[in-house]
Amino acid sequence: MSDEEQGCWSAGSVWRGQPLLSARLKLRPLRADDAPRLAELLDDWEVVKHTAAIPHPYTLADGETFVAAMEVKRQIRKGMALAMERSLDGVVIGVIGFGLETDGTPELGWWVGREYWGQGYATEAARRLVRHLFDDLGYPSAWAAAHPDNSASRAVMDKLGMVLAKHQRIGQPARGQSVVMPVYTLDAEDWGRAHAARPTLLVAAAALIDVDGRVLMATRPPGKMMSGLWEFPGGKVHAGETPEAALVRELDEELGIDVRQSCLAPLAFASHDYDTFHLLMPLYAVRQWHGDPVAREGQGLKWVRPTRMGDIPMPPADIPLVALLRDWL
Ligand SMILES: Nc1nc2c([nH]c(=O)n2[C@@H]2O[C@H](COP(=O)(O)OP(=O)(O)OP(=O)(O)O)[C@@H](O)[C@H]2O)c(=O)[nH]1
Repeated sequence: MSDEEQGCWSAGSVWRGQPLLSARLKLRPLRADDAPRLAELLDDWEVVKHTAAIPHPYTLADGETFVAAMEVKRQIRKGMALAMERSLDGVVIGVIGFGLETDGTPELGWWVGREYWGQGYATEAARRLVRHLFDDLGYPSAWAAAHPDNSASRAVMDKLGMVLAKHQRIGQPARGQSVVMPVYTLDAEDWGRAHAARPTLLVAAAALIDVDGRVLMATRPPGKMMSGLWEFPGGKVHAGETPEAALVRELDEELGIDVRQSCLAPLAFASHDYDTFHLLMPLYAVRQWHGDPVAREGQGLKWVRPTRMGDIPMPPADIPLVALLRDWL
């Protein structure tokens, strides 16, 4: 039996092509078939004007050349470009990556297609990549430079906890010029201290199981983090509440069903490190309740066979629970 079948997992690494999951994104190495999408998103002066090496106008051939060059870099472990693929719909919205050219310290870089600005995607991707670079790959620091007019990138660096180290003249070969830019650095120890201060969130969730062995899944409502992804009904455990009492309350509030605490059978738990909190989520199996579940909070609802759960986009914390449910039901 493989490690994975026995419940073990290895950290893996982007060097080996392993994707990184964040709340809403899958970060995975660029592929040849991403080139048309890169050409679509990057043929936009507003997106590329502050970058150093992205040509303008940008053609399909530019996309193909870039993807091929980054694949060589990944193989010789000199750098990496990861597509930011939205888990909800598989749409590529931008690219994040790092290079090791200067002194072996990762230099971070990213861009996001204009349609997707202002939604926190760059910060989410950068947080996830930095965690991988420090926690899994063991780099002691990382750095990034931002064009002086690029306030959006500087805001991302601030949120990551990067600090201004110096100003340096940096070439922008695609613009035929060089610019004095602020250079920001992030120290792994400082980042580790800040990351360790994130809260642990206790959330109770239910796998409601019908007579056909299907499980009720609900979409996260619009406006909430990870909206549109399919999750198990449930919610945060309030101060002074037990997880069971919280779940009875949540199932009433969200679905209008009446469940007795004695009908909640502990089944499994998710323990997942989101970048801004650690989620601990007991999952209870529920086979008996009163009332028909109705979407009281604008969420979508559907009954899903455990064998089909892998086909619907879910929060990353829930993915390990799918295999457990499949084996158990
Ligand atoms: N209920 C539920 N929450 C989940 C699942 N997976 C998962 O990562 N979570 C996370 O656990 C937290 C649940 O909190 P919640 O549903 O009570 O709260 P919320 O974010 O909707 O906001 P709220 O404070 O307005 O209720 C969210 O951050 C949610 O993304 C799941 O399968 N079910």
